[in-house]
Amino acid sequence: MMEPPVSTRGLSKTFGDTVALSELDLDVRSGEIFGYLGPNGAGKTTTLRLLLGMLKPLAGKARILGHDCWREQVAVHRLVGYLPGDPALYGHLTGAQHVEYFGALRGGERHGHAAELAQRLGLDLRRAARTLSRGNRQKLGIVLALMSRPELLVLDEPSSGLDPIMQRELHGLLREHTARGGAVLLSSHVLAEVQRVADRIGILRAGRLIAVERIDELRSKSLHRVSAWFSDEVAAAEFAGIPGVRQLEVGDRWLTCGVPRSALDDLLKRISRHPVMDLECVEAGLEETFLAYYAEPSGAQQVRTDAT
Ligand SMILES: Nc1ncnc2c1ncn2[C@@H]1O[C@H](COP(=O)(O)OP(=O)(O)OP(=O)(O)O)[C@@H](O)[C@H]1O
Repeated sequence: MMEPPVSTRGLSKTFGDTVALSELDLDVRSGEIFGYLGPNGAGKTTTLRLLLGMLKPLAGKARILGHDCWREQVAVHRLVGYLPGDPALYGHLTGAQHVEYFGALRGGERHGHAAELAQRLGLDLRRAARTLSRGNRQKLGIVLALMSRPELLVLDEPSSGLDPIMQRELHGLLREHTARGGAVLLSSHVLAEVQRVADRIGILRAGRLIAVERIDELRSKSLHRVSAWFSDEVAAAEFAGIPGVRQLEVGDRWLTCGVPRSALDDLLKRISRHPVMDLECVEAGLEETFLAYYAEPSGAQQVRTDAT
């Protein structure tokens, strides 16, 4: 089988006593957008910097498009479109001059696509970088990362500073990229945003990859939040032991819980043994579903490290 565009095994990094990344095994495949999620300080940027050869790993291996990220970092830089968290721009240069400069660094005629990208993102390439707003600086960073049509895009929080319309435009560009067979590794701390564009997500917490999941699988596990109010008293024991039911709370005349679709029928049958005064059933967002599965340490039993 061909090696995936991004492949790491046992990749680890420390800064003094801080373990920034611990034994990361990660594959990002051709044709997919992989959302790399984690709270602030989880180790996302450290991972991306290791992949770009900007940091030396303490242990383990990282390969991109067949090259060792640390030993062959020049080759890796030529092949990857990288958007750092805070794009390094030259204040006095215009967008067009950045395109020329970075295009030349990447080997000449590899930026024909830039004007079209700028137009789609609504960015004026004639303006000096120092006069650009935060969102427009981000757009210029995106143009520079995508303009050479690299096979792999590595994007650190690409939507930050973009309004919802521009986020959608960016997602469209990323979809076009994967439709051509390209791959995307995209870091973010916001699941709600990543779920709109990613095919798979990986969750990093305190330097450890605790879960990898296909978005559609996560959706199929999606919880419903059920609340019921009764006109007589109910007992908690009547609702205990339904597989998959979470956060069950039962009062004298009410109950509330999170329920996967598979357990809805069982729960509703038990509820209907009592006179029901009111019932509410709403599908929880992925964020809530996700937290229910992975937030507590006990969620570790559910963790899959290689969703297929
Ligand atoms: N150059 C450095 N020197 C010392 N510690 C560092 C350095 N870079 C990162 N760290 C530490 O490593 C850990 C992981 O940081 P990292 O920046 O990779 O997290 P992150 O997931 O990208 O967070 P954020 O979303 O805030 O950017 C943190 O505890 C951070 O303080």
